[in-house]
Amino acid sequence: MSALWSAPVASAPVTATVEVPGSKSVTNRALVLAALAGGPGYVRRPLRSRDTLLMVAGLRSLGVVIEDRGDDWYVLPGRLAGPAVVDCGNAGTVMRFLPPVAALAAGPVRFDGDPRSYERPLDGVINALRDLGTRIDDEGEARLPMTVLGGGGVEGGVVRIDASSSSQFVSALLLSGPRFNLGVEVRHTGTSVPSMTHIAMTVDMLRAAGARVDDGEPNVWRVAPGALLGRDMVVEPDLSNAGPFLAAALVTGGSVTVRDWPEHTTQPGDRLRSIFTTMGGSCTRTSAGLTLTGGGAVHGIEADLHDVGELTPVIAAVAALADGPSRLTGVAHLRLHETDRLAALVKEINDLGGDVNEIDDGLEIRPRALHGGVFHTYDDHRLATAAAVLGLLVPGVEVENVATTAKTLPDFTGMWTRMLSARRG
Ligand SMILES: O=C(O)C1=C[C@@H](OP(=O)(O)O)[C@@H](O)[C@H](O)C1
Ligand SMILES: C=C(OP(=O)(O)O)C(=O)O
Repeated sequence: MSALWSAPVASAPVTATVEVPGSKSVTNRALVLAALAGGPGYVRRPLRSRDTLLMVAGLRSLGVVIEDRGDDWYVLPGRLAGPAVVDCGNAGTVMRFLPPVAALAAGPVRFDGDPRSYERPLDGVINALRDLGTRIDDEGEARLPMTVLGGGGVEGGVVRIDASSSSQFVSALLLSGPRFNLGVEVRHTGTSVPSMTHIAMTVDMLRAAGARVDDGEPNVWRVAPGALLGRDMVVEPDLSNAGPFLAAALVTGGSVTVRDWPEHTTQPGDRLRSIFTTMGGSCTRTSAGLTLTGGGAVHGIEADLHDVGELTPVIAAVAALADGPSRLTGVAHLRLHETDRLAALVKEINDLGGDVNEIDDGLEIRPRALHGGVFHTYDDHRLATAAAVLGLLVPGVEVENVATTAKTLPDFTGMWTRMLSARRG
């Protein structure tokens, strides 16, 4: 078993100000858009974590120049070409966003990743690219590993996909769409698309890069062909990764300020303001950032998290510490994330004495006195950070492989420890 990290207990209400690094989702979109642009650009204050460094490496292998310039990345688009190999790790954004870029390249591009990446759905992207004329060798499996045999361009046009297992299928096709000869029209045909906030992020960022996008019709997105602008893209703090820090204030009755909380954002983490308010906290915005203050009591919640699924683990952790039951719905697709998040949360919280069960599309959580024990993380960064929240109130929580937080937040334990010592300082 990998090393255990003893999650620190909060012996007093947590009072701290934290600076959360950049958003994974914004950084990886900014990199793709910059790589496809007509001229050089900068990604300012990017997140540097496993998922974003995999994106950088993947784009470099396709011929894009990306240089470190102080805190920023300078991106010089080049002629996209194979042969190349892209390691996707377990990054949904890399395994979904880069195949359409590879389809634009001339030459074979091999995609591989962690064992879990073989189980994550990719059919929406593979089938769409095939329908648009790109050859893909996936041995009939519609998943990783696979080779995209790009012909140096994509004709584009109308494509029908079922994106009910991941919004990233839609985002992937839209991000490369301006470079397809006819642009792209993506029509979703299945049950509802999860994580719609992330599609809104894609649309906003495409428009900011000069693309013409029509998202006026439900479940249909049109991107016109045209050049993308090389420009400065400033990355917002990762509001989903702010979740555990805000949760620390909520469950300990303390007060945590997250610096530079954007006033307008498409990040799902912005929903934490209302969710954690319903659960007993209160939020204020000042020039210092967003402050969440715990109200002493933590309440259960009934919440449909379909649009903001990646917040589920941290909300489940808070719910397990609440004074009443919770029901989190709309998140069946979490079974196909970094791990089966529903099964993992049930097993690990219950192993600490909790009372959680799976329903068709989510979790029911009845708070119960918890005890210490090993909390397994299944290579899932958000399981690890959720465990840290539980550990604030439950002595003896030992988090297995906390290093998995490097997927999106490499210094998580350092930040957590500093947050806890700030209240004493
Ligand atoms: O596009 C993105 O940046 C993301 C979209 C969502 O994926 P799903 O639609 O697969 O849930 C989200 O859960 C993931 O963390 C990031
Ligand atoms: C689902 C997630 O990641 P990915 O981008 O790998 O899908 C996540 O970060 O919660």
